[in-house]
Amino acid sequence: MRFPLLDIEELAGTVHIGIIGGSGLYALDNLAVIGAVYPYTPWGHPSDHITICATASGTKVAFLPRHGKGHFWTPSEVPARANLAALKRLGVRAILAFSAVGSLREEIRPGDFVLPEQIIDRTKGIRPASFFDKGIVGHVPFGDPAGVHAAPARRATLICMEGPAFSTRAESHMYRSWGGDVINMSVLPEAKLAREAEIAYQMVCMATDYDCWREEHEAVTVETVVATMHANKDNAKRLVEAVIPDLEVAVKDLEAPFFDKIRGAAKFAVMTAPEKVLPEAAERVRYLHPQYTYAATN
Ligand SMILES: CSC[C@H]1O[C@H](OP(=O)(O)O)[C@H](O)[C@@H]1O
Ligand SMILES: Nc1ncnc2[nH]cnc12
Repeated sequence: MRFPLLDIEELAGTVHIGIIGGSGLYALDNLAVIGAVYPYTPWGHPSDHITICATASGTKVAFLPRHGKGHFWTPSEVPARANLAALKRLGVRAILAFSAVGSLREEIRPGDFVLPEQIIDRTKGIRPASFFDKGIVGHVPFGDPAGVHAAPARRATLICMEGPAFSTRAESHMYRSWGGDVINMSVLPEAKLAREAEIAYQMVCMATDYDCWREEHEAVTVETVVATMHANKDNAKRLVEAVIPDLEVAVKDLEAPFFDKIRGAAKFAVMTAPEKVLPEAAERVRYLHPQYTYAATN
């Protein structure tokens, strides 16, 4: 079902919470829907229409299915820059991003949720991974990719592989030896772009399988992932309902400690001398950060 199409510029700056749905989570039907946006950003259109919902207390929440509703973008093709740019333009300050992941640890069982704090990049350099390019050079800090520390717990590391084929058993063993706890194909460049957009970002990993490191078991298949995700998606929706009240409070004040890791990340990232920033590059980045002056001609 399609909802009334709204103009992103009329909503700009008013939607502070963003939810990205992954494999198996293509709608958030437990929130009231106001309408949808499908903007053309300097990086093209997002994966699909972004649904604008309202919580019980009236806070607006943006929901975007990463692979499109119907799952038509491969993990390598997801237009991540357009996705993050559109969410930023709406005013999103914090994102909860859901993902179906393989477990690399016995104790992380299919059905478990994991909030990873670290990422190891095994993508192959074929995904555009920055807003700063073609006439403007910028490097944001990314030592703490989750941005906000979760409650004290064992710190989980997420491996992001290119795909689309799943890993070999040798790779799966190697990732375990590197300290990987869970694996997907989606957290990058999404998490890096969120940092460049100065949006707090936390991926919620939903374990669907044990990948292929358990020699005596069958290797992961899409069937296994879909079956577990199907059973899991109501838990994902319940989690959104449970955290929204805290998120509503957290996103109110950009000066609060919640935003310490990301505040000013893009302001101080740019290396290019103002007179050398290409006007078209400055114009693109202005869509995200109208308050920063990167170019001499701004
Ligand atoms: C369907 S199995 C592989 C696929 O599932 C995950 O997608 P998402 O992170 O969007 O839930 C994984 O990253 C792969 O893209
Ligand atoms: N085993 C796996 N490897 C990569 N991505 C996944 N998504 C779900 N399970 C996965």
